[in-house]
Amino acid sequence: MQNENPLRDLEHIPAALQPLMNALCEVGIELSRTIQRGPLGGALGAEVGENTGGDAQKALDVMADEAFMTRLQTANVRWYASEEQDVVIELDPKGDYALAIDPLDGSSNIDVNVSIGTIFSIFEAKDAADPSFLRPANEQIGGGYIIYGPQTMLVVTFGKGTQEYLLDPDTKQFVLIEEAVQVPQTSREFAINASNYRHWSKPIRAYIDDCIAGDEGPRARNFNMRWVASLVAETHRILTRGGVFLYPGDARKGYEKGRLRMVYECAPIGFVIEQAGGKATNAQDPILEQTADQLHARTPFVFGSTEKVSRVAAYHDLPEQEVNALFGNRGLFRV
Ligand SMILES: O=P(O)(O)OC[C@H]1O[C@](O)(COP(=O)(O)O)[C@@H](O)[C@@H]1O
Ligand SMILES: [Mg+2]
Ligand SMILES: [Mg+2]
Repeated sequence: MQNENPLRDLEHIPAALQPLMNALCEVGIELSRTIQRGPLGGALGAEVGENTGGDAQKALDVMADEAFMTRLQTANVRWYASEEQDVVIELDPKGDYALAIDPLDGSSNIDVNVSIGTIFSIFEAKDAADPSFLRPANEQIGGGYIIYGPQTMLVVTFGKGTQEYLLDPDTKQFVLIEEAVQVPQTSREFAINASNYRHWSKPIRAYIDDCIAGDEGPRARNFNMRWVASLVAETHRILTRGGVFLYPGDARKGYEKGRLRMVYECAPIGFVIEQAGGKATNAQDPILEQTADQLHARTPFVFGSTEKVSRVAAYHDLPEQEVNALFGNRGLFRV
């Protein structure tokens, strides 16, 4: 039985967006249960097709997409843009909002019992489908994610700070637990898929080389590395503990702009992070100032504690001989 009020505490949710948020939470609660039951509910991680981005679609990707699309038909949403759909779908011609969604983020972790999530971005709807989404990310009026982990949580911003809600498994309601999440500014953690090292640009290699060099390098201190391969889980760790996440563009075919998608991954995560006092860029410039040129466009993405994200950008401004220098000889960033 579905709870009438999936969101118990509504004071931070703009009234006009409450039907939409309730709908997202309702589906999030159902998905959380499906994920908890895992193989008891079927082969959730089985490959069932391929999406426009060329990624394999897992059974749970498709189930999640269908569940959100169906429920959002009666939630004042005009345009629905999903990672799992080729084009924007019109749900309710009278709807006021445009919703972009990554219905299931971290698909490679479905079968391994590691945190996965749903990421969403909300704009005011325009009269046409694509222009409702292909606009500067700072025009978002809401953005956030649901993380399905040991706990299920909703983390969301409407431009007035970032709020965190915990799904109470007893009442099946999201309960406000933090009204102004802040990204810790001191941390010694970085997150990057290091198997791509040989494909990275020189500034990214130099930045990571200097982290790995630890107290023997120009940074003169040791760092730790994490890589969950679920963007929601990395975001949640950084909101809790600080640090920096990088998915840069690299030299692999199709990865010139990295892997992550602007409209339904980077824009909303960037909004959440900036509203929590952190910083989000495309490695150099603010992500919220960027505009996707197509629905499934990718972008390099770097976010986390402000000073760390700024430092990554600064490595892109280093003179050539500094970037090329072995870390031991890189003078500019020596502490
Ligand atoms: O496997 P890689 O290249 O490390 O990429 C991991 C990244 O891909 C993603 O899984 C992409 O999202 P989807 O699972 O929604 O396609 C991110 O969650 C994660 O940060
Ligand atoms: Mg994703
Ligand atoms: Mg996905």
